[in-house]
Amino acid sequence: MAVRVPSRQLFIDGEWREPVLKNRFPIINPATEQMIGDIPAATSEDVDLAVAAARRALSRNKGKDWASASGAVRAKYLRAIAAKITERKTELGKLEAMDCGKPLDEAVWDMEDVAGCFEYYADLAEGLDAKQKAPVSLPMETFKSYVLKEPIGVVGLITPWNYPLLMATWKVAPALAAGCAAILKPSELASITCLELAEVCREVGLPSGVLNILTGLGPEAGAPLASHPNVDKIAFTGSTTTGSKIMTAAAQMVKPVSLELGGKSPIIVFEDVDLDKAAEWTAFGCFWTNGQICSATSRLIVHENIAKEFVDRLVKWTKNIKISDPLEEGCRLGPIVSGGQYEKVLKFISTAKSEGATILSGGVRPEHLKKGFFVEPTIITDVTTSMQIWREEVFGPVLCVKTFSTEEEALELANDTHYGLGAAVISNDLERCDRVSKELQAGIVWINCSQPCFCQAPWGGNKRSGFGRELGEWGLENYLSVKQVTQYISDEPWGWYSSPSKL
Ligand SMILES: NC(=O)c1ccc[n+]([C@@H]2O[C@H](COP(=O)([O-])OP(=O)(O)OC[C@H]3O[C@@H](n4cnc5c(N)ncnc54)[C@H](O)[C@@H]3O)[C@@H](O)[C@H]2O)c1
Ligand SMILES: NCCCC=O
Ligand code: NA
Repeated sequence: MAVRVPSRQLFIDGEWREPVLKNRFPIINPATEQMIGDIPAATSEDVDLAVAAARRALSRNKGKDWASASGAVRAKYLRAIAAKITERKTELGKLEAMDCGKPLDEAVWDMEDVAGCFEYYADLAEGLDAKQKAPVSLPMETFKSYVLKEPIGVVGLITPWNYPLLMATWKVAPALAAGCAAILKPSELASITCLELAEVCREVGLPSGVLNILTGLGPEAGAPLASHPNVDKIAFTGSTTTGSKIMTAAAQMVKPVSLELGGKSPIIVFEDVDLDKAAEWTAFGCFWTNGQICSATSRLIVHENIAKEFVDRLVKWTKNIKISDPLEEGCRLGPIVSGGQYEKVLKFISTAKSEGATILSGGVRPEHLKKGFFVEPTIITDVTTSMQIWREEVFGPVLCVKTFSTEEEALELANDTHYGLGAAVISNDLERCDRVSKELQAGIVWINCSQPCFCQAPWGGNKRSGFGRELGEWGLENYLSVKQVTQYISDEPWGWYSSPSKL
């Protein structure tokens, strides 16, 4: 059953505030195409207010309330947020499913991951205290040196719509653990649960200004954040095109950025596999989250000796996927997030066809669903490496297939991309899996699976998939600045210049 979408304002300085220009825009449920509420539209005026609030939060009580409080103090808030998310996980899961179209079971799983991620960074915040003043060994006995890890400052966090609250959490949790103050700008296509995070922060009494949440459009709310002179760092997840704009804006102030961008990730299936196990992982790798995963393994590279049988089996698996309103029990594939994205996905499919590829399965709206932005899981064969469908990220439930005969050829096909986010290899020969993992040009490699993701392990890409790593201890380092403190400990004068007292 659907739930009511709360009506919220922007979250600035610990309170709900109407946007300065008072604009709002509608929220559309992609399964029904109905308006289910609206969200406030922030502009640069609101960004200025939020940045000022964040700066005040950092310096309040000379930083002792947040930035230079012990990690243990900050951890208490992170744990309280995790507990509230857990308490509300079913309701939040429903809101997420209604906003971005992901199946409810996935959305609730995301909420568990959100709570787990806040808990994890609470642990790391506590651990940070013990890591302060780590000594650096020097080659001169007359000096000693240590390292302080300090929050970078005010950070701007700009996130996409495919995992609305989870992608925000991957940034908010480590930023707060590090002692930063943040401004989160979620995607205009799915912001509901991020506004609920604001309510959770209010309820747990997070000090005002530590986390500010501004919903709004990219150019109107995201761009002024990226170029703001008082924002010390931008962490961005989204498309490669927007990532490049953000990097350009940040470069003007030599502002550090971390970028988690798009992908066109391969999955290599060798001939020694259990066909059904491999087919299920291949389907999951590309059709989970309605195919809207940055790391979706959307290029299947399968050994020619099993290709026909494997693809037939895969088609059978996809025909068994329940496509429905995300809130219906057992749903495993919901709609594309918006009308605009839906049109883009269909255009990719029609271009593939016009370039000579075969739409083997899917490629259309399921017959039983008359409303909503639904596309059947789509498998495309007869693909060449110059086709758009092989080269560009679709961000929808579309898999393209090529065959190979040797390991070298498989790797060449896998690495034939400007992207470098994920990659998967499926084989019973674990030595081969290790060898192939080393050769794959990607930040994440899955062996005998595709997509499982743990907040303890690093996440991020190479090439045009971006740089920097989120999650794990790497995620915390994103928000820390390293300061060396070096002390002269000899009683002797330095003795470089002739002392005037000896004249
Ligand atoms: N690597 C990862 O971990 C990861 C995870 C999820 C999604 N993605 C990528 O995200 C993309 C899909 O998400 P999307 O459509 O929301 O991406 P997008 O780039 O359109 O938008 C992402 C965010 O950037 C904002 N934005 C847009 N223009 C901006 C500008 N000029 N300045 C500042 N902010 C701006 C948007 O409002 C949104 O909040 C896909 O390419 C996908 O691969 C990557
Ligand atoms: N499982 C989380 C994947 C995030 C990228 O889209
Ligand atoms: Na939406």
